[in-house]
Amino acid sequence: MGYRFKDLTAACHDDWRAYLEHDFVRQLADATLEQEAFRHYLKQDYLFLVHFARAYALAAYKSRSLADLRHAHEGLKAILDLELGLHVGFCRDWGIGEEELDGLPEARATMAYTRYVLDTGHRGDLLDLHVALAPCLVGYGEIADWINGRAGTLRGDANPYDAWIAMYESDEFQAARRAEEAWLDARLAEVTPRRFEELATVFRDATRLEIDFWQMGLDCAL
Ligand SMILES: Cc1ncc(CO)c(N)n1
Repeated sequence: MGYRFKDLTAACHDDWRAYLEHDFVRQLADATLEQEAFRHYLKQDYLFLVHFARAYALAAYKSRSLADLRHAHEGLKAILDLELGLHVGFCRDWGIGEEELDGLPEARATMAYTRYVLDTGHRGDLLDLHVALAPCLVGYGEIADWINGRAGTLRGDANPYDAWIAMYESDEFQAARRAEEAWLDARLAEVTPRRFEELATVFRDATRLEIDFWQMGLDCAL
């Protein structure tokens, strides 16, 4: 007992690294990613973020204490005000207008991941739901760190994807990531080994669906 967030990533170490260090991320960091792949990813990520915001709203609904309600509200605000706001702006910069966003077809990888998170939240309790959400918020924060720590990464005008990296390394996003990790650390400290195994399965499945999401971007798949 006495688990922490880090124990979830350690329990699916290979999948976690495959997610953080996916070819999509490497190519984005090196500025070798095809622009079509990035555009496809941006469109699907818009759909993803809408469902992700709904999942935080579900976390608010499932909260039993004021502290949990506030935490869910902070997560929802990070998605709605910070990420989605910037995202719509990125899409515009990449030639994808708001009407196009409204009528997008949803890729199977987007459906699989978002509906998995929502189903896990409906079926389980608040901790299941936050564990299913953790690869998103914590993962993208860690991806920004990984990108900045490697030798081949190009930043600034040399990289057309620089603004994307800047969003995930920003103080606001990193603060939301740390709040999520701290919340999970506090909850995981109290779970039994058997419950931890269940949660580790949810975390690994969500991580595998994140890997598929990157791959969908690279393949421009629907
Ligand atoms: C697929 C995916 N996972 C995580 C994030 C970060 O919130 C995102 N924008 N998209």
